[in-house]
Amino acid sequence: MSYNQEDEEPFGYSQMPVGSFSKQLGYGYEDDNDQDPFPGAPMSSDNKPRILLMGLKRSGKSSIQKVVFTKMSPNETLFLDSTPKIVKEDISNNSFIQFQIWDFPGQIDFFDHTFDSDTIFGGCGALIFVIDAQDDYTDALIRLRQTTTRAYKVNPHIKFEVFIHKVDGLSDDDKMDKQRDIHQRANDDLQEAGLDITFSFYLTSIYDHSIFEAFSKVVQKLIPQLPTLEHLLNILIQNSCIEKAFLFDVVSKIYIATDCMPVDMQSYELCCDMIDVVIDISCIYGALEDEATAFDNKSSSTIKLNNGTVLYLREVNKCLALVCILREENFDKQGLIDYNFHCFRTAIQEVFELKENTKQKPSKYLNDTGLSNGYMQGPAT
Ligand SMILES: Nc1nc2c(ncn2[C@@H]2O[C@H](COP(=O)(O)OP(=O)(O)OP(=O)(O)O)[C@@H](O)[C@H]2O)c(=O)[nH]1
Repeated sequence: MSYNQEDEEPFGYSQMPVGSFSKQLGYGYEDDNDQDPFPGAPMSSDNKPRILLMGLKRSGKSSIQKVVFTKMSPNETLFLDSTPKIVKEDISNNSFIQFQIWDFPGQIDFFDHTFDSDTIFGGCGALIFVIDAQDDYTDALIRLRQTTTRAYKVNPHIKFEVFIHKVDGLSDDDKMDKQRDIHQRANDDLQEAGLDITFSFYLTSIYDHSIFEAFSKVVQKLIPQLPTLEHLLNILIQNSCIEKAFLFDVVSKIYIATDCMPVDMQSYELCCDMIDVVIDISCIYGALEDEATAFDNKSSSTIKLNNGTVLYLREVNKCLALVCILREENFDKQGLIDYNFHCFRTAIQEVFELKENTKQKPSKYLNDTGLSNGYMQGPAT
């Protein structure tokens, strides 16, 4: 591991080397005919799933994009200028998660002749509509209806996601009331417009991890391999006495998959914080002069909490980390966990190689559905 002392962002988007990962796992640009980062997901013209951020002016669209993908601190967003035109951000050069985000100006006019619905909605995987929950949202709901009607006509496969945003200023009761009200009114509007759409609603704020969690769920829907990844995580936790496991994209701290146990916000926050700690410590103490990453195949960490819980992090590849939460007494069997982790890691690699190898025989880790066939070891009884 190393950290170039001249770099201001040791692990930021600008320096993160990911090219080798894509090639190794067949997840990116092997050759000109293979530019499909999420095989099967809806693609834009340049073959990357596109996520649109829409909503009224000052609802928080640019802040969300900056906080999640450029590590801007939430307080700095107070000084963001209004977005005058569509800003297209390419996430693909920086992380395992490869897509484009289009941040729209709040005052966009659908009836303007320059607004090309076919191009904008045609290659779109997900449309995130941001509603400012601290403001009157009547106009926002009207705009949501206009937007979805227009988008659905062009592309009925878009996933419609509604972020009820800026909930940091609201009490728990208020949050629930607003969510219920927005949910009800948005769905009534859909029925009235005769649209066969299902909205997913999220309560979000840039001042806590809720925005990362919501974005994780949006991104997961664009990963066709998700059921396989979840199945592998389930096998891993069942055979290793692990309580919860997340597969993280290390740069964005978006989790691309987790097991079937419910996600509680506190566990997710703990795992995010662990990634920060590992990267920070690596940057300070793991530096070698001729390398440029703070996260490599030796990256691993164990943190014991004073409530009898252990957090265990292992590198899966250049962009992904597995972070597990387990009881301290179950960590006695670390050899078993490490063995199972090794099987899991191999299976993950094979999931992403599968596209390349569809004509080849399935290997010992994967059966013909692409799922691990139980080579992981369970604890001795
Ligand atoms: N309290 C709170 N304020 C937020 C949150 N997210 C964004 N803001 C604030 O909302 C204001 C507007 O944010 P922007 O990101 O510029 O909004 P926008 O939707 O991109 O605005 P336009 O570009 O004009 O469409 C800023 O002052 C942000 O600091 C949040 O989660 N909570």
